[in-house]
Amino acid sequence: MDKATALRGRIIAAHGRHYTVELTDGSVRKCFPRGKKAGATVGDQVLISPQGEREGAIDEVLPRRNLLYRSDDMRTKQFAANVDQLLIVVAPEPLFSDDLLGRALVAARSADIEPVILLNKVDLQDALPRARQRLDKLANAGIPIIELSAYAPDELRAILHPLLKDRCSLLLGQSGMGKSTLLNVLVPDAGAHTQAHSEALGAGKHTTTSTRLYHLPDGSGDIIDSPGFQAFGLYHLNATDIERGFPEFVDGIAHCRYYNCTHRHEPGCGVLAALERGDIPVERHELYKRILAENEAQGRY
Ligand SMILES: Nc1nc2c(ncn2[C@@H]2O[C@H](COP(=O)(O)OP(=O)(O)OP(=O)(O)O)[C@@H](O)[C@H]2O)c(=O)[nH]1
Ligand SMILES: [Zn+2]
Repeated sequence: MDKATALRGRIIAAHGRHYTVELTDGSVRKCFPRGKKAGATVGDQVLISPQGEREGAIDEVLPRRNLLYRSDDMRTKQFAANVDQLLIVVAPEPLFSDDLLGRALVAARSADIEPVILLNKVDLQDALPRARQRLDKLANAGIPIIELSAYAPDELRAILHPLLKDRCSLLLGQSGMGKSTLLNVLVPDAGAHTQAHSEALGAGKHTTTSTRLYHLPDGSGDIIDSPGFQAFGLYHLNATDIERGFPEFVDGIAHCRYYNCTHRHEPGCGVLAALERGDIPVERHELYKRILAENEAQGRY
């Protein structure tokens, strides 16, 4: 690489084999990773060698602050790098999956990214109590939950503005939660980008097909949108990472008799004692055991 001509930029979209890189002067280029080097992701800071007027080669991915990803079976899927917070969109109708939400929270904590849950569609009054009830246990574990409706755009912007300001937020959600609707309120021209891109790929009009970073209109923050998901494997995490995903276990863990307690059947386990007392919700402990068992079945440790 010729350092003299190398330009610095940030990856703002991933399209499979190539990336869109925004340079520090605000211009964008279509860039290809050099050689077989793969693994660059949206949010990455990169050095590129310009090629012609509009293209470039990615020479180097600069060290990341963090990286959020999931792993389903043997495949890993990177969501984004260098993010300040993870916004997980859930809804009462269709009712979000407890399991998927719990997994996203584990992934966030293991990557040192602060999660915030956005409960969308609060206008659906009848379905709302059940969703709130499902979220109670997470609120008790100290995870922030914000209620909103993408159908009340002014209110939505007012609620989210302080949260999004000067930060890079990654937006994640199971399909159907209203993530695209919400994004279109925050970034009014997002739909146009998404649609043009989807059509170019021959995909459905309203399907989010790739991960993309948008600047908020008033220049007060960035938001990364990623495709909706139906699965959230965490095969890349070890037992300690998984345990960290359950903040409500912390007090119990301090009382475990064995330093390498897995909190499933060990005598003198503080987590099981807390579970017994009702201080830890059964579903959360079940999820913990499920993730651990999946990883053990994969022979990860
Ligand atoms: N009642 C109500 N419906 C909403 C709200 N936000 C979105 N919806 C509806 O929920 C449905 C799903 O919204 P989308 O924005 O397409 O959902 P998504 O999460 O992006 O789903 P994928 O595109 O599959 O990833 C649509 O019919 C929206 O109109 C809301 O605040 N209230
Ligand atoms: Zn224990």
